Amino acid sequence: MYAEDAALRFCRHLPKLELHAHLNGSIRPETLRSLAEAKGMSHLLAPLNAVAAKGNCCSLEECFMLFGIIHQLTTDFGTISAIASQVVLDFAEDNVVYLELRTSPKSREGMTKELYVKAVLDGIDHALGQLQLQQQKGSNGTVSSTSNGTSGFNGTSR
Ligand SMILES: CNc1ncnc2c1ncn2[C@@H]1O[C@H](COP(=O)(O)O)[C@@H](O)[C@H]1O
Repeated sequence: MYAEDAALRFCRHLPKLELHAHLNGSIRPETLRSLAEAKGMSHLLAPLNAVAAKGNCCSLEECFMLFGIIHQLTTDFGTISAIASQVVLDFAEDNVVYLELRTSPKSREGMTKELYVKAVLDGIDHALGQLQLQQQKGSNGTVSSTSNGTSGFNGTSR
């Protein structure tokens, strides 16, 4: 157990390049559950919980079944923007220093493909702003004079 924890900490701390992360495949399970509750779609909780309970052992079919649910939950600008922000922050937390986040723009009622892209960019901007603030604040809360403010991912670590 201890060795596993140490290995996990070591892997988390390693600087990483993520070359192909799907936005919709990177959403936290608890975020999906919160969205289902907030949107009054509690019938989606059972399948979400069933897959989450299996951890990393669910089948490919079960994993891909989730995307149908995810697409029902990610239909508005605010949700897509918040998810994009959270995903970027989660990768930064894992010390991903370079991230290629991909997603297919989807048009739905009240959401054009252009708005979808804007929502994703809005979320990424928000996350980069947060990371920049974290960088500027030292561990004691002081502002660092060395930050150039452009690479929000550099230097993020646990
Ligand atoms: C390890 N993660 C993954 N592996 C394989 N396929 C994935 C995936 N995450 C998502 N998809 C597939 O790509 C479609 C578009 O999602 P994005 O708009 O790009 O986020 C999803 O509907 C799913 O079919």
